[in-house]
Amino acid sequence: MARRLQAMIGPSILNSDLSRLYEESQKLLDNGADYLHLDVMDGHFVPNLTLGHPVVKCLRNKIKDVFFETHMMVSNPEQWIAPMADAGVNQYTFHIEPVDNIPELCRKIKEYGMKVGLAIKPGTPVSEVEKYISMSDMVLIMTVEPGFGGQKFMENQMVKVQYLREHYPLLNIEVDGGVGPSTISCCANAGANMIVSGTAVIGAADQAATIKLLRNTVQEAIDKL
Ligand SMILES: O=C(CO)[C@@H](O)[C@H](O)COP(=O)(O)O
Ligand SMILES: [Fe+2]
Repeated sequence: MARRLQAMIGPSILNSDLSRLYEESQKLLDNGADYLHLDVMDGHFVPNLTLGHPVVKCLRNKIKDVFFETHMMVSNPEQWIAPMADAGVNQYTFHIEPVDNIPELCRKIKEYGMKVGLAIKPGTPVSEVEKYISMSDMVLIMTVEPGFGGQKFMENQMVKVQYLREHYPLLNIEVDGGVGPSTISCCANAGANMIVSGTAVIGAADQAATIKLLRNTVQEAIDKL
């Protein structure tokens, strides 16, 4: 059977009550999340700090069979490959902007048994990431400037998603930043299939209904491709 794109919702726990990281994560999973998107920031690549591999490892000890993606907003992504692999991360998504040798990094991430995600900031042209698609499992198009949750969705980034979907029909394309019920159609129609949503899901009165709405909107658009 031919491979088929799947709609997947990966909530970001960045804006949740981080003193209850496990409970908040488990709640998201119980409410239908397909994977967890863990935002790692180093206070250098972005002007904020979040969590690192020790916290990811503790979370993994409590949540065994769920796909963990770490979104590495760090200046030296090479440094954290081994610790994140050891922490039980499934996909290591890094920003290509500060990296000199992207193929080498992709190779190393795979060597450590993780999938490769390539992320670009809003100001980075899609052509910069296109060169490396064959070495990756997913491309992340940021729809806010990385660093903080709760920002406004940048609709002008959809041209990148459209371009990638048109040229790479089976590529996993993720969007991240300001995505929720009011912006999901835009992402879905452009061709994104992996959806990160932070504030909109965490703050939803009905988390399960919100996750379902996001997934159904994306799956319907994919089925029309
Ligand atoms: O990587 C980031 C921010 O840098 C994201 O994962 C956001 O934290 C998602 O949160 P919302 O924009 O959906 O609130
Ligand atoms: Fe993120």
